[in-house]
Amino acid sequence: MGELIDGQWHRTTSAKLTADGRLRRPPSVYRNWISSQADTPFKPEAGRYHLYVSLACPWAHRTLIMRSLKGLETLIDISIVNWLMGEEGWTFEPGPGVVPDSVNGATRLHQLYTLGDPRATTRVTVPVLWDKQTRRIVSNESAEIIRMFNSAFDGIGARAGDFYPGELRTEIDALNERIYESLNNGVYKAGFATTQAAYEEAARGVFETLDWLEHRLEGQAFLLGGRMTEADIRLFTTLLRFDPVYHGHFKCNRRMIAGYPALWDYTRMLHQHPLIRPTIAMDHIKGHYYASHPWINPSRIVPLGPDIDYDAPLSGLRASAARAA
Ligand SMILES: N[C@@H](CCC(=O)N[C@@H](CS)C(=O)NCC(=O)O)C(=O)O
Repeated sequence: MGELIDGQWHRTTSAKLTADGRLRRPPSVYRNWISSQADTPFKPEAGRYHLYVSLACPWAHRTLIMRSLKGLETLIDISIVNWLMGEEGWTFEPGPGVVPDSVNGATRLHQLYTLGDPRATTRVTVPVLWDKQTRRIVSNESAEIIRMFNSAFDGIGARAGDFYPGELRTEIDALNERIYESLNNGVYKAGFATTQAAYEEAARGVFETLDWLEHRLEGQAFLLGGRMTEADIRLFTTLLRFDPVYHGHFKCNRRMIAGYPALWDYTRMLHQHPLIRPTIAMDHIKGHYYASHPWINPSRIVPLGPDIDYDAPLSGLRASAARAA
């Protein structure tokens, strides 16, 4: 692992990730927006933008799911990093599922950051949305990339569908905030904690939120009722990784998702969705976490289990929601 300081790559240790035993996640640095408004240099155009992702990363996975749901494959192409994040950070070392950087020929993701900004001082994260025209990063914040994908390309051939509808925005924002703090990022806070107190605080928050979500999903197919929204996409990428990775590697092991009837049914429904399933690569997910954090798993051994049947049939409620989707 490492970071860019004034355009130079510096290797860093895991100690840089925490302060006072607690995970610190620095805010994303590149925060431009694609829109057709007159005052933005980033207009929606077919073939202009390129998305760099890791199939392992839950934040990058959000952007891949939105790209698929909105049918943006022909408008925005992608590169996929190797699942191992080592001393050079994310790389395009050949490996199963790796798609090299056809746009800039980078072999390391940090080269892309300095190409757009030669004096960059930042962590080098996925996802990255790149503009081929101005040759710089539009955004490296997944929450904002999915909002752009949801609507910015609607006038130039995106598939219909609104996952952030006006009338639900306040509720979606509130759900996102709670789920981000205590669950999406909460599992990382538990896994990267270096004191017992920081770990317990984060792990308790994870399971409080899972209990609350279980209750919410008992009588409705999706978080907001009968339709899929952005909040579901953001929750799903964490639930998918929970039993195979966070339960063991991040010590979030009070319960498994498979032990919560509604959450488990909901996770399978989204996994089985024909536009979401092709975005899932469990070999990248397990390989990345267990091998890229040697201070948590020094042997880098990837466990075989747990055996999980994501194709098991859905409940009546979610079977009909899936048919309607
Ligand atoms: N806020 C960012 C976070 C992205 C992020 O932290 N990605 C991780 C992979 S899961 C990463 O690239 N980490 C590399 C690093 O921190 O050095 C987003 O949601 O887009």
